Amino acid sequence: MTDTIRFEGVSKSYGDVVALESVDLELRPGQVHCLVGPNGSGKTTLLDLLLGLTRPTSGTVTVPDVPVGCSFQSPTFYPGLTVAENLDVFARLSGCPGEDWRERLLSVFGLDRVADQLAGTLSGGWQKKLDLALGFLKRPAYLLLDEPFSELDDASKRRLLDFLAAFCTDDRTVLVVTHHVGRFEDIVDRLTVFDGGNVRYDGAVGPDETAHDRYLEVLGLDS
Ligand SMILES: Nc1ncnc2c1ncn2[C@@H]1O[C@H](COP(=O)(O)OP(=O)(O)OP(=O)(O)O)[C@@H](O)[C@H]1O
Repeated sequence: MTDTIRFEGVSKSYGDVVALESVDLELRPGQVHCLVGPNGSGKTTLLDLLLGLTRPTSGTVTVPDVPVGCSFQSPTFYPGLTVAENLDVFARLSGCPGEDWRERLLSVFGLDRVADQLAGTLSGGWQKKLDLALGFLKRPAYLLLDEPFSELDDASKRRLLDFLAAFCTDDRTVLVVTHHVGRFEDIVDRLTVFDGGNVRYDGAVGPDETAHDRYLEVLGLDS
């Protein structure tokens, strides 16, 4: 498949610290893919490599020429602009889809209620929602989300789950990096478990076992 993101034999070291070791992994179109693992297991390093923020020590990362969006732990926007102005500016900067999609994102994240408020004055949860909406703005083929639920209230989490599931039906992929895989149980298609810089498990999540149970089993935490 041409639109698959591939890590082939990828290792990454920072001095003496081996963050990733001979990682083979594919991110395929049309999936909600959860990436889990203990602290320091290499998840952020993988995201950095995917975005070209750092280079592998060895191996190859292949990212097709498709739009990639992201929303990470620290929200990124212009604090001195309103919510609506932020969406407008980011849309223009990336030559994004039209106004209908922007309106849809405002509505999905409930941001229409705070559209005229300066982004820097929003509460933490609203800042997170703005950052998520900006991640979706260019209708990316791949969307990378690091703990997308942090700061969100329960109703917002439910709406985001439904939106993610619908978003991925159109051959788009969402990679969710999380310590709380159980919260994505309803929508996850594929699970990858990292530990100590290695892929310990990578596979589809079937009907007989939850992603959370599989995660605990892989790490030997299920007894
Ligand atoms: N810039 C860096 N310089 C030195 N070591 C680094 C650097 N970035 C990451 N590391 C090390 O690489 C290893 C993997 O870190 P990484 O941040 O990828 O893990 P993680 O799975 O995202 O962890 P967490 O769940 O705590 O966010 C860790 O041992 C970390 O200390």
